[in-house]
Amino acid sequence: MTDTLIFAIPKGRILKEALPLLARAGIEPDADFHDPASRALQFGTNVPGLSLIRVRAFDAATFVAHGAADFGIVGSDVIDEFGYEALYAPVDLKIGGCRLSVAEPKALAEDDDPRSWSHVRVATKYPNITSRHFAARGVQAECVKLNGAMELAPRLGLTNRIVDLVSSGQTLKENGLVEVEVIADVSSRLIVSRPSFKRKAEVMTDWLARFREAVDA
Ligand SMILES: Nc1ncnc2c1ncn2[C@@H]1O[C@H](COP(=O)(O)OP(=O)(O)OP(=O)(O)O)[C@@H](O)[C@H]1O
Ligand SMILES: O=P(O)(O)OC[C@H]1O[C@H](OP(=O)(O)OP(=O)(O)O)[C@H](O)[C@@H]1O
Repeated sequence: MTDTLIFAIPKGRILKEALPLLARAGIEPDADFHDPASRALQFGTNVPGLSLIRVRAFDAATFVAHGAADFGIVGSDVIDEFGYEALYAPVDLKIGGCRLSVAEPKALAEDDDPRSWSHVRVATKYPNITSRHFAARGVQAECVKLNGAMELAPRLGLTNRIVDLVSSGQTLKENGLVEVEVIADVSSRLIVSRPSFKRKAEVMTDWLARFREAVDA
């Protein structure tokens, strides 16, 4: 019997880079996946028994961690923020490269040293990573959770500082902010549900090999 498999793919900015990688691994979504008018959330593929779900980045990790999807793609930022034990992230896909950084207004940064902080208040989508990062050097982090547009927080007086993803630096620049500390380098990973991997070891081992080859191709 063929194992049925569900692959979770984030619908945001990773998607564009992930599709060529999926194609190199041998997975092509059905045409409705590319139809902007379609409201479907689960899609067939050219691989019998393999379907794709298109979900928000954080939710891709949740579906896989709970075994509702067998495997998928997410950023290492999301993996680190959740810290799900049931998630196994065996392949660095070398896409979605960026970094998670602390940033603050340019004027504040002119006379500031992050090493001197004992307390910091930040707006972020990553309260767990942020708290862990600062706690490791004895700094208490007060995190205000936002889901996007973190860069607005200093200007509007919500927090002086932010912890957010940076790649080109354009978003920080356009909002008068500068990076003062890098917390982590980020790239997208293939994630696998440990329970699924145990149940479907043969077919999933084969997929891991295909993804490793697709990364190197
Ligand atoms: N500027 C960036 N450059 C490269 N990769 C990024 C960048 N921003 C985010 N990423 C990666 O893409 C992932 C998804 O980010 P994206 O911005 O598409 O999601 P989002 O829109 O914030 O999430 P959601 O769909 O939940 O609203 C992040 O978890 C990160 O790994
Ligand atoms: O350094 P840059 O190249 O400017 O990229 C950084 C921006 O990219 C991400 O946001 P995204 O565009 O994904 O939107 P979001 O606010 O929905 O997270 C991140 O949250 C920054 O805002």
